[in-house]
Amino acid sequence: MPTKINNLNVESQEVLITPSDLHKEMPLTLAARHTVETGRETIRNILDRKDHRIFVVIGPCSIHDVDAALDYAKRLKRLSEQVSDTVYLVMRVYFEKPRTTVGWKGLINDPYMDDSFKIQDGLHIGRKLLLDLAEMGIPTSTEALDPISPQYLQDLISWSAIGARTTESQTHREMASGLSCAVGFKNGTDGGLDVAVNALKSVSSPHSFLGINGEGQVSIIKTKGNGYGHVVLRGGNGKPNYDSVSIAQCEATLDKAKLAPNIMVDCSHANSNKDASLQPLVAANVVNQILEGNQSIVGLMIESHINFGNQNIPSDLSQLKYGVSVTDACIDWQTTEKMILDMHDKLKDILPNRN
Ligand SMILES: O=C[C@H](O)[C@H](O)COP(=O)(O)O
Ligand SMILES: C=C(OP(=O)(O)O)C(=O)O
Repeated sequence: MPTKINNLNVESQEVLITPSDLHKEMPLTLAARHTVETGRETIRNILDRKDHRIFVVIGPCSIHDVDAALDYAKRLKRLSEQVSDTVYLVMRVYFEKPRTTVGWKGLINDPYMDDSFKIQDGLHIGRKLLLDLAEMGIPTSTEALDPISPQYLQDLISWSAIGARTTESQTHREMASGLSCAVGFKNGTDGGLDVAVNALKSVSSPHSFLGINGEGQVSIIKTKGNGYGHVVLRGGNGKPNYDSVSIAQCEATLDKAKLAPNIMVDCSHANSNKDASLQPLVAANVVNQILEGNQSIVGLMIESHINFGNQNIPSDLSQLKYGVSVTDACIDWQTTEKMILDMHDKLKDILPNRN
């Protein structure tokens, strides 16, 4: 009897609903389609300088509680209306978390946060939330981490990130080259910009790679290349990179590589030394750079939730604190509102005359 040669480390396999069946169960409504089309177009126009505003990707580090996400979204919608002439708000709806080692990998992977890994439920819950948000008129963003999940969810997304841990990955560059929205590439976790610049060169090119189609069949995916890649500065190696010198260095690097001078600053992660309460200071610094004539900063990212901080996932989930992140710490709603209103007040006169 020959010994087993395959799947030695695989415990089980389970066939999932196909992307097209999930779409049939939860189709894109007209109102949702309008939100996504408007969201994507607005961001493209900001990157092309046809729209004078800046866009701000803002919201929880990760979504674990759909009710809290909807509560946050209602607040964001009201705030959005107050600042929409200057700042275009895009909600962070992050379902897939890249972990430095191990940990909860997000709502799609483990929606009940109990290691039951009900991915089929995660896809349903995630799509339903994205649909509800799109119907409310809220443009959404996510981290495109898993190369299969875009088939299920990306029709509802207006902006995507490729994270610091995957910017150098060919798989993620290939995937991003086929995404229908603009994509921000983070600098590496060590603060290095080269990986993001190389990613931008790669993502704008056509690629052919293995993927799945709507019917779930393994397919050769041929992409045309995505012309709307840009860099996201998030700091690294214990050092921030949002200061005017780092921004000037980034501009020079983009110029040398003949890439569009489009920079987003992530106010969180290493740019705030992982201290969420420092995010308003980072944002204020970036806003001042724009006031002083910077032309390349087109967007910001902010990790914000209803309540401040973060919490470990308790074994008894009834102990979870409402509206508090279970991944990175976030600023609370009051601080969020003040930060965005301040940004609006400072930028409202200058942005229309920026370029
Ligand atoms: O933004 C989220 C986190 O910084 C990222 O997922 C890494 O988290 P970890 O270092 O806690 O695993
Ligand atoms: C994981 C994230 O960021 P980074 O890739 O910069 O660590 C994030 O924005 O959720």
